[in-house]
Amino acid sequence: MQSAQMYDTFRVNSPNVEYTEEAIISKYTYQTTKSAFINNELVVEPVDQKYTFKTERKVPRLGCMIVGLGGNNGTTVVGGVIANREGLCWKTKQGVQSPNYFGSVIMSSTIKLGLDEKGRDAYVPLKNLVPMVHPNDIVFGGWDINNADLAEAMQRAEVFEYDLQAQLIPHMKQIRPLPSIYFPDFIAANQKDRANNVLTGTKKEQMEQIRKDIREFKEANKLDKVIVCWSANTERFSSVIAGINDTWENLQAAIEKGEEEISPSTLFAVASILENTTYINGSPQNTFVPAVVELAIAKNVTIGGDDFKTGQTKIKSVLTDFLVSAGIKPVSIVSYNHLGNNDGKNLSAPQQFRSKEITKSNVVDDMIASNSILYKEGEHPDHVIVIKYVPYVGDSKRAMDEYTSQIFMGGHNTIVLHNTCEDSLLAAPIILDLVILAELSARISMKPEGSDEFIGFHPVLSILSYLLKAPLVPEKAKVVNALFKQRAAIENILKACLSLPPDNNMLLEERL
Ligand SMILES: NC(=O)c1ccc[n+]([C@@H]2O[C@H](COP(=O)([O-])OP(=O)(O)OC[C@H]3O[C@@H](n4cnc5c(N)ncnc54)[C@H](O)[C@@H]3O)[C@@H](O)[C@H]2O)c1
Ligand SMILES: O=P([O-])([O-])O[C@@H]1[C@@H](O)[C@H](O)[C@@H](O)[C@H](O)[C@@H]1O
Repeated sequence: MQSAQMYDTFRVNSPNVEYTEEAIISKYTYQTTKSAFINNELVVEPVDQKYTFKTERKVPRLGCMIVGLGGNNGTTVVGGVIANREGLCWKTKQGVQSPNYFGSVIMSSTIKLGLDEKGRDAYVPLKNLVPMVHPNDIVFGGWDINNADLAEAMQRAEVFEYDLQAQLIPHMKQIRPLPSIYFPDFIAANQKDRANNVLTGTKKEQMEQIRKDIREFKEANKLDKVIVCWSANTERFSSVIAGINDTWENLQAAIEKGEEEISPSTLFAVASILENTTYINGSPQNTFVPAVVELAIAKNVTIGGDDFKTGQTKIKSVLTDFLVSAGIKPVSIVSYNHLGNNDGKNLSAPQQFRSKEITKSNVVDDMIASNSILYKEGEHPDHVIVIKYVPYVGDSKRAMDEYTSQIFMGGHNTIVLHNTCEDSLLAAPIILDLVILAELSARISMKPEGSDEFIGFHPVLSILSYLLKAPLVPEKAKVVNALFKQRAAIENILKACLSLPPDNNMLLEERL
């Protein structure tokens, strides 16, 4: 018998769910466990908390402004969406290829909603769980310090096949990036030649120009909402300096004075937040200095970051979780990668590499901390990150990883991986997922039992963690890096919007 069946549409039949014209209202019991160490033992109690979830059904007309629009990621996202929207198919030596959204967890993954009447697992596309923006409907624009139109930029990127590029050129050549903020000290010196499309004026004036660009883009395209996403070059970390970027009051004054230590990305984030526009940081740098987080919270504007989780790190957040949760002790993780695109060129400079090293290094911390049978307090596996620039391989990133673990009775297990993947083809669907999920999150609110007020997610949107190497979380919240826990969070929150329980995988109906 067929074991699984996919269904495109579904309806939840429950007294706890109400579909009104405007919203899906669901009553949901959030079940958790609370524990306390009392009289020398851990006392554990199950806790039930009742919530009402409200998901607004009207999907807005959405725009996405990419900082670094003319880069490999920028052109790949825009070209990929146009190819999907226009149904462009292209010839390869293996035959005709049609466009898709593979690699997007929203567009191309499924969720199990129990068993159907024939006992088969019933799956639905994740994108159909609640109303979401379709990527084909997103309007793209943005900035780049290089003035190439997107047709030229796409050809420079060498990501898409020749025949697809040829078909995309008429569409892409109409899009030209807006001039951007360029402070040479923040990205590698080897990027200088690209900078022919830059704003001038004081820091304040440049930030105000970005605000104006957002407003004009929204108006010109008749958009309900805009999301800004940084996919420009990796910057060096900014120093967090008392009196400059530690509080919003200080940062505001520092922008007026044009203080050195304010990065382009921080100005973009501030401009977006002041325009009530969600801002996502796809690169590793610390754009979100304390002052920016304070501003986002004060204005209740969503921010998300840091650094798209695409290849090697994504695998690391699966493999380490598997090893540690299997009772196996990783003692050395050595991750090497080389690539030859402009991202790799920028990362060949030590300060920009250092930003990447930081986001790539912290990704196993929570898994190590979860198991003190394996690790003593403060103990950590050796963890080394190397990135090298090899121009010839272009966008085709090569990653080599060696995981050495201690197993039963002092034995060792060494796993070696070699991974070849086109960097920007991995990143583009993640950018779409970030934008779609951030937009959806703004339409979901919750009301705890006994309260009259619906509240939304915290402006520091940690549900995006699945898509990011170093997830930004609200102060005092814990960072979760393990990929399947991050995915389960998305799945279960969306199910809660429909009053459906998390999949507990107990399968009692099949085991008894
Ligand atoms: N591709 C991936 O798998 C991946 C994964 C994680 C993070 N990232 C990050 O995404 C970013 C983009 O990657 P990419 O491969 O597209 O790089 P890229 O170098 O091809 O593109 C970056 C673009 O940003 C532009 N730029 C630089 N500074 C700018 C500024 N201040 N304002 C506007 N534009 C600016 C450059 O001219 C360039 O066109 C990098 O920081 C990279 O580290 C990529
Ligand atoms: O996602 P991942 O493969 O671990 O990490 C990648 C890095 O290893 C690569 O060097 C860099 O250029 C990419 O932007 C990306 O950050």
